Amino acid sequence: MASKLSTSFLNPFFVNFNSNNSNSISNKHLNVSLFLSSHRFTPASCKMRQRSFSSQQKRKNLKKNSPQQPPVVAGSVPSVDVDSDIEGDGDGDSESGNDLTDADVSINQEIVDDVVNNHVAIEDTNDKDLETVIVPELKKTLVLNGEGEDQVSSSQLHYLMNMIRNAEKNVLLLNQARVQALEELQKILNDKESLQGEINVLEMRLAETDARIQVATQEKIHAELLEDQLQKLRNELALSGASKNSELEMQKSQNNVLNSSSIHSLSQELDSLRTENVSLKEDIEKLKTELNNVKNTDERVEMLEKERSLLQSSLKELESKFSISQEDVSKLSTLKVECKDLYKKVENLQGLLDKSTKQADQAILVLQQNQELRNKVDKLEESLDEANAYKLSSEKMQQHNELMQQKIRLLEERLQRSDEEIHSYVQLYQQSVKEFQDTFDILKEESKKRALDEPVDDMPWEFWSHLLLMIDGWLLEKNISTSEAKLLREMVWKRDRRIHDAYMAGKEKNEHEAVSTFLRLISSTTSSGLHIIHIAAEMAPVAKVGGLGDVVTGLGKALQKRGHLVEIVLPKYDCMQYDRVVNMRALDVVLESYFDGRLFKNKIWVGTVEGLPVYFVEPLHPDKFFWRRQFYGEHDDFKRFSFFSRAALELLLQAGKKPDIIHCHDWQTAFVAPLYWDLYAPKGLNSARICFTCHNFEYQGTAPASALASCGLDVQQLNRPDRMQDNSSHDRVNPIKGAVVFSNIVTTVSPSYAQEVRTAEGGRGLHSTLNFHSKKFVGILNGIDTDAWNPATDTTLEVQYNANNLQGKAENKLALRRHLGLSSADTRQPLVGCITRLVPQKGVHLIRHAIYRTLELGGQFVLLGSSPVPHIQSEFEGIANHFQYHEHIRLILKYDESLSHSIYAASDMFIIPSIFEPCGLTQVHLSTLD
Ligand SMILES: Nc1ncnc2c1ncn2[C@@H]1O[C@H](COP(=O)(O)OP(=O)(O)O)[C@@H](O)[C@H]1O
Repeated sequence: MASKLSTSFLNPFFVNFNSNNSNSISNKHLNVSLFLSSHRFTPASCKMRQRSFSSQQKRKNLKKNSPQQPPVVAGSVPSVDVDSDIEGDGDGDSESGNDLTDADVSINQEIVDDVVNNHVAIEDTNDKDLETVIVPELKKTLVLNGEGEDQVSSSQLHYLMNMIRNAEKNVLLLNQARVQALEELQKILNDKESLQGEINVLEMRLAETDARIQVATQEKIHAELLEDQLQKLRNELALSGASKNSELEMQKSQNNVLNSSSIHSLSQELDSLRTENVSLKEDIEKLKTELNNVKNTDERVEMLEKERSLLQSSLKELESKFSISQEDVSKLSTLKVECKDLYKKVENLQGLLDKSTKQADQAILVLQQNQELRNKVDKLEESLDEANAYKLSSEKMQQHNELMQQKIRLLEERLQRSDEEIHSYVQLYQQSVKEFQDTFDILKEESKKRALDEPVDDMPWEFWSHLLLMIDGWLLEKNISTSEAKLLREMVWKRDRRIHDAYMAGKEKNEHEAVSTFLRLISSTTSSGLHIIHIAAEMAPVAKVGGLGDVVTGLGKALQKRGHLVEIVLPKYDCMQYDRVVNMRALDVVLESYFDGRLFKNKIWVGTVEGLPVYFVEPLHPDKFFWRRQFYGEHDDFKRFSFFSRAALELLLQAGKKPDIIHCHDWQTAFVAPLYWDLYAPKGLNSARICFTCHNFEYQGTAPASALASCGLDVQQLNRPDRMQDNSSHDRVNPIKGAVVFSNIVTTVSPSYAQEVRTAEGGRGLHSTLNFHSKKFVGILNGIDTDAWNPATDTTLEVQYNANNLQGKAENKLALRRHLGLSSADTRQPLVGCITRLVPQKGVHLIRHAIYRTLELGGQFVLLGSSPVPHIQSEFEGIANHFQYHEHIRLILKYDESLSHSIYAASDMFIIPSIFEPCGLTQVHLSTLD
């Protein structure tokens, strides 16, 4: 039973809850052990208490209650601090078994009373009730733990604690029962002892009485013999009286004397015997009663003996239980140690449980959030599906609308422009008519005046001196500024007719009006426009590789139209389209510029391109930098363009130009920015602010840092992370980065591209630099030169056409087909066009695929493009050769500005499969054709 208990106690998950008896008894054992450990005593020295129950009755009660003793219920627990007992059981446990001493024994009567009272209270408790209260909860806990394996829940811990408490309380009760039993045993022994004494007295008295009875019996026999003798004597006496009367009388008298004396003595003796007999009889009666008493005593002794043997057996039983209890106590101590371990483990597990509960809570939260998100996603997907369906239709509508709107906008713009143009023509016409009229009037008046006055050249010096003094007076009186005075003086010196006429016109007016008239003369010579100089590697159409060329020309022309003085500085490439340069001539100057530690001569050419003044720099360097029959792709491009950048600035310095803006483009002229601030601003070319436009961050022109020294830049100063040092390779310099750092404003070719390049994926390593300089970085969408890209006015086309008359487009298509040797059999056969640089960015693999796919689908394909990448160029040359005489496919692998216009104008469809696109001028060109 005890071993069962210990197993159960060690592992709360294996408690045999179906056996109430074993559980109750085990708990009782535990209670006794615990009580002993708290209040040590020996049974022999217990102070016994007289109790109203008979020992037998108590034993019966004990027997009746013990097996079903329930665990102590809350409220019926004795006022023993169980927790403190548990905590303080260390040494006490070892002493609490068989080593109890007398000194330890004095039992606190109050405790005994409490125990007794509680014992009585506990007897009333219904075991079944307890089972229903405790067992189902524990069973529930067990089920939970069966799933959770070795995790202990807080409720299990709680039940474990309750079990321990119950066990300890039961031990206390068992202890109490044992004390009672010992008390009763002691009383029985005492009773037995006193009874034994009584028995001994009675036995002695019995022996005495026996002896007396023996004496009395002998005396009775003797008295009976005497009576017999007396009778005989009486009989003899009667016989001798009759016959021998005298003798006899004599004898009788003698005998009488004899007899009377003996009778007297006999009767005395008899009397005494009788009294003795009476007293003996009384004694015998007494003895009989005593004997009866003794018999009763014997029966009682017998009963006591029986009781004693019963008590002894129960004592043995109790002792065996006690020894079991002792074992239990020792086991309990080990159990306690194990229990402590268990507590620690339970605490750890509790900690883990708390953690895992928190994690589980979090996981549940996350799951809930996931679920919510899932639901949202589902809803979104649903609405997305709906939206997609809706979008498809609306997108088409939108695209159509957008196209329509674009067309409307373009038409409106064109309309506005043509209105403006017509208006300006009308104005010009009106103005010229008016001017003519005015001039005519003036001439008429002049002829009249001349008739009256002296001609200007004939005006006396006094007149001109008078004007000079008048101007100086206005200056001193602060009516005009120094510069205005200077300009007016110059006019006077030159005896300019206009100042003469102005004077004559205002002669009659007041001074204020006269000053205004004079100032109007010089206002036409002062301009509000800016002086902008582009230093670039491309300019359409003379030196164009891609969009950069278009922008330089288009932007230049647009700025020029707005009243700004725009000049372009270009390298003089041998492969330029010289026929597009108007009035090209070499200046009779030699411009020297620094490179590689010495000065190199440069020849400067001038000419106009698309109405813009252009300076062409021809370096007279032995490496013949721009005599390579191509614009880019040379091994020494870094050298070529760093040389050109410095030479261009030298030209501006030598020419004494004071530009407001120097605009440089892409990596090829990015050197201008650091060169300007480090070298040329200190030399006096300091009027300008630098604008740098990057048309494609794909091309950064990095080179070993030492290469920077050739153009005179300080490598040590510039090869720094905050200056020109390349962000990915620290021994290289990056011209684009240098321009971003050194320019006053940095632009790129569209707002969306400006956003893209500020990300790690799009910035090609420069995103951090651009983000650092974000305040001066802006994306401005490219425009195109609508004079050059307008099919209605484009003279390169076979036939001009516009959106209202697409017949011209068909004619251009026919002309192109003929020009390229393509079949014109089917006018409705779609012509797919593609004009591009053949570089990976433009999706060359998709272009290649499109050629074959177009053929498959029955279309015609025209490709105009060239590649700086040799293997791409040779691959497309292979395709071109393959389709050399094909009636539906033509590849023209060169740059041809004029042909590009024809292809844009003739194509029904266009393919632009760019992988990424900073702006995409091809797309913008196409927008003008719809
Ligand atoms: N082989 C070619 N011949 C004539 N023009 C070309 C040729 N290849 C490209 N172009 C022109 O170059 C410009 C390309 O500009 P864009 O589309 O912005 O691309 P990118 O500047 O990257 O080359 C367009 O005006 C296009 O018509």
